[in-house]
Amino acid sequence: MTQSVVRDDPALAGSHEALFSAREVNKTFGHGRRAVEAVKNVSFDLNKGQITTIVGESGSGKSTMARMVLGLLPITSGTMTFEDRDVTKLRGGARTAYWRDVQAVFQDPFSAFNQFFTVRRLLSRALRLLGDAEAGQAKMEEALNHVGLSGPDVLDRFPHQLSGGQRQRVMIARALMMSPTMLVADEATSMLDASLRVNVLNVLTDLRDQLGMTILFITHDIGQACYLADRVLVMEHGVMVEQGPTDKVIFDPQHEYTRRLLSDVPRLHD
Ligand SMILES: Nc1ncnc2c1ncn2[C@@H]1O[C@H](COP(=O)(O)OP(=O)(O)OP(=O)(O)O)[C@@H](O)[C@H]1O
Repeated sequence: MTQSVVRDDPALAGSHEALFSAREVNKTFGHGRRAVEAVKNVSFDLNKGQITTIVGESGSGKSTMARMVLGLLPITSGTMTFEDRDVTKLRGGARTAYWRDVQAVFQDPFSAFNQFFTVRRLLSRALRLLGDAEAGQAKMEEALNHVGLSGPDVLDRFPHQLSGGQRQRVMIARALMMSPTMLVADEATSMLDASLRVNVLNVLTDLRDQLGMTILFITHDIGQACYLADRVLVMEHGVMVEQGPTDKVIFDPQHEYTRRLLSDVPRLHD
């Protein structure tokens, strides 16, 4: 079995408060000989006001883990808590309440958008879901400001009048209107080119710094993980092989899989 390395300094343990905790979480798809163990005995914390990234290659179980954190996929075994409440098996109203606290931004800012909707219409629908249509324009503009899309004309644009990075920032603004405590971004930048990607990553660090947002960022790219994260969790074949503060993981990786991922990003060692 693959060794799991936890890099936290015991002297610092407890200096950050966990908002979300997963303990010994497993996910198996299918049964018998066709069973796929996508996530194996994974434990980690998401600390308040920090950006944590899960990094790993395709098929390592990152998205499965993200969907379980979001309550979109039942776990096979283990426990998950949010603000010390058990969120392992949420249903009905409790699940809806959880989805206000925990918002998601996914990979594809193109398909998430109805091409015939203006930004105003997209965001108004989100406000209606909140039962908060009254707050209207002011709330939409506030959310757009947070993602660096100011100016009233943005509200009247259609998707094709926005760049990919702008569309992704609109999706982040939409999530922000719910006033979440935590944001889960699953490969939210992987369809963007390099300059737009940095732009969206900077929006996420601003949300952490200005709003104290807790963010879980999922990526296959350890370069992005290092650029953004306070803590890095590395997954290989469903196992969390290494986790710890970003500096420790990138400058002194203990697991050979982490070293291999890092060797693909030569710039980091310059
Ligand atoms: N609904 C499902 N049914 C069966 N197997 C699944 C299902 N979803 C995921 N898997 C399997 O679980 C494993 C982990 O998949 P997952 O999508 O979580 O990986 P990932 O690291 O997010 O990869 P990628 O970056 O390619 O999305 C893979 O072997 C995948 O084939």
